[in-house]
Amino acid sequence: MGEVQEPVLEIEDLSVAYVTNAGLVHAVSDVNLTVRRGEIVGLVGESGSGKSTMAYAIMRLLRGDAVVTKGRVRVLGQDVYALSEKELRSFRWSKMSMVFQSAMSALNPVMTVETQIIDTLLAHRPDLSRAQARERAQELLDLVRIDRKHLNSYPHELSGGMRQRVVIAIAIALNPALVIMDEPTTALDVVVQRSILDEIRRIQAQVGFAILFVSHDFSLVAELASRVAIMYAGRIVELTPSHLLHLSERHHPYTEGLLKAIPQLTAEEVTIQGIGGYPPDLQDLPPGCAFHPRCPYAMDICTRVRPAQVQAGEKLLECHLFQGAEVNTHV
Ligand SMILES: Nc1ncnc2c1ncn2[C@@H]1O[C@H](COP(=O)(O)OP(=O)(O)OP(=O)(O)O)[C@@H](O)[C@H]1O
Repeated sequence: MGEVQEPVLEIEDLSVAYVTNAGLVHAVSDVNLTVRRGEIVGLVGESGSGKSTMAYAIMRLLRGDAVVTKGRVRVLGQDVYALSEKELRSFRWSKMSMVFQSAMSALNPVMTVETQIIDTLLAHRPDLSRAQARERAQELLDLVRIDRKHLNSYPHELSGGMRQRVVIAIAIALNPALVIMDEPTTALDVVVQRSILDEIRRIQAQVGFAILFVSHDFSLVAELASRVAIMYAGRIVELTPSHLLHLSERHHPYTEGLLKAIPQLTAEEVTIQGIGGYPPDLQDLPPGCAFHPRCPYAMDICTRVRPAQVQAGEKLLECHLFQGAEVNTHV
């Protein structure tokens, strides 16, 4: 690895809850995470673990019923929650942007590709002439490898994969330092999914923005990202370099469960071992470690005391099995 790059995203002690009639749903709890310039970090976890809530919280796009109860989000050193609404509008897309799961809902069905890209550019860069914006729109289509003739196409005239490429082109139009991708390939079939991933990797290497890549697909994230954050019940229970993500390494028992759940192809059969039990109720989290009711290694202390974050080699973990490893003070 080369020199350490400056952080583009710093999440400190972030907690987010949804306010419901039945009480608070603790969707994200005490999250710490740093993403550095040009880095790809994956965020994985089962459905409902809080991944999307975290992504929206970073973008300050949470809906009205969600509140940041604690912590801070900084992008390029700027506290995202300290910006005025006006400042936020120009900060989004120019410094940080997001690729959503559904390209169809991200694109305007009654506007051509060219108009959508140009409008995004001009909304943030009023200094650009229309001709300059058009030129940039062409460059962006070249970058995502879509024929320029599609500048005049409407979203419904494009395939799902092409639409997602257009969404990526719009997300990177203003050269943001950070792009959050929330399940960007989930709606696509496996072959198209693969080509979009290759495309993301290629463009990222060429342009150099950092990516926080959110997905429930563990093997896909491990392949794309250099580090992976594993989320369970709103907490990052493990943060590990992806090259260490295999069963011969010691992991958080939840990570171990996810690794065992990846289909293993042997000569005779495909074996999958799921994780028993269900994720906890986020309104009524179990005491101690939230994973203890499902954990095959649970000890008495796990039912009572929430584990502190510890550093074990290159990994950060929240698990009593690793207590005694060096206590982490810096993420
Ligand atoms: N508006 C809401 N009101 C109450 N609870 C909510 C609301 N939106 C989400 N939640 C809850 O917050 C938790 C985290 O949801 P979130 O969508 O962030 O998880 P996720 O890991 O992204 O899941 P998925 O992969 O299914 O999108 C879930 O338990 C969900 O039920």
